[in-house]
Amino acid sequence: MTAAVSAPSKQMDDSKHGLPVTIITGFLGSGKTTLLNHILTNQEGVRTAVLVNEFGEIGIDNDLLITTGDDTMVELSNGCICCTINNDLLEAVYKVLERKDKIDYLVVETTGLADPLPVALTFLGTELRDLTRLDSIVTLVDSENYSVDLFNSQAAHNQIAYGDIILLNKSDLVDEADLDLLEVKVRDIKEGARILRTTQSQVPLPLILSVGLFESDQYFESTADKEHDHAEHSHAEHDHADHGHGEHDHTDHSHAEHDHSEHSHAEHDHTDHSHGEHSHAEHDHHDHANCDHDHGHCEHDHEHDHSHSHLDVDGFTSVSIVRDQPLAIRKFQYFLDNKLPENVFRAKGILWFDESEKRHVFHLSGKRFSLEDEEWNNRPRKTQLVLIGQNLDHDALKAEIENCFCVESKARGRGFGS
Ligand SMILES: Nc1nc2c(ncn2[C@@H]2O[C@H](COP(=O)(O)OP(=O)(O)OP(=O)(O)O)[C@@H](O)[C@H]2O)c(=O)[nH]1
Repeated sequence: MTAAVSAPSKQMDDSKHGLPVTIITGFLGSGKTTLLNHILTNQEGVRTAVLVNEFGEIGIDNDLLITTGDDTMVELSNGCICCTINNDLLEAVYKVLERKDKIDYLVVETTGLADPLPVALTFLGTELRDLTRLDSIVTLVDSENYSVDLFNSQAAHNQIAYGDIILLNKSDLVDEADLDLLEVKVRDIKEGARILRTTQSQVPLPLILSVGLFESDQYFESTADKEHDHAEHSHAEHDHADHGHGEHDHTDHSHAEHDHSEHSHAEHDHTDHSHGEHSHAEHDHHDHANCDHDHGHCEHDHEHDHSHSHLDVDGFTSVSIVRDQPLAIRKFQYFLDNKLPENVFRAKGILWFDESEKRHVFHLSGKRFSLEDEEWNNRPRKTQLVLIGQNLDHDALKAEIENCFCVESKARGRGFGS
């Protein structure tokens, strides 16, 4: 089976020539960047370009991605990917296509709040159609933090509904029975998807890349249905609800098998600190002003929205802090344990602690946070932190974090005559 399942053979020929594209989607903190790193580390002999779109004003993923050679990654401007769809994404893809050193594969990571459909339509509904071949949409699911409540977000729903391959990631954090239940829920939304269980997004690459699972005609017709014919309407020729993804023969492409080496993540389960359960029940996703997810493209011109800092997608906004100053470790710990509002769903940062020589990569998803040590390796020391959640009190949150900064101890005592 190829991407052009029920399309004429000319398309099948075309599909062999276009740059293959995989879209990685999934809710906040589900493991998309981890998957990208896995791909970049293990894609032997395949030159992969990566486009990342981030929610939040500062680009942290940029620093968290393993770079394999210069210029591997073109970062999109931050913000809602719906808005960049007809401008930045298209432009970024062209930049990749125009490169002299030939790129073999393109991977696009959407923000955790993005609906993958408009991204897919960029490849299908523009002149990119002849230059690229959408191979598959891979959806990451955070098996621990997944909750039906997340589906108050249309984007979160569509991430699963449009996923060709769905990875139930973080399977190390839940037991088998919960994974079985989760799989049933996911299948309810997306019948026929290839569902795999992963830890640290470790999946054999041949299962997710160059698989030809994406069926483009399904999208054109479902979008056309919505835009031109809102009445109940069934296509005589294609039954799109029930397209069966058959098994694929992966013997003919050359992706390296993944590395099974153990990860040494310093994970901490902070279920006992003061975060309550997160509830997404309150917000009304039809009410958000930015994107019309139902139509698969941006209805508005958001030029202005990009510039103000509280971009709102499905009620989620972000607070970002960048400072050339260290945090006092105890104060930050106190903040995490006692002051972090429970409506912060996701945070990530590169942290400089006054007490430490290391560069600390900080992640929070749901109630769990982790802090990993790395070397600074000549990179300038600074503290970067993004927090994402619903109904955030931006000023209060900023003030709490500002409180955690201190004067660098090396700098202390340098003033006034010392
Ligand atoms: N325990 C556990 N942690 C994981 C797993 N996969 C990823 N993580 C951790 O989860 C956190 C979030 O992972 P990311 O890959 O940054 O998630 P993301 O989807 O890119 O996040 P956003 O960019 O915010 O949407 C990081 O601390 C990862 O190390 C897993 O399978 N098990």
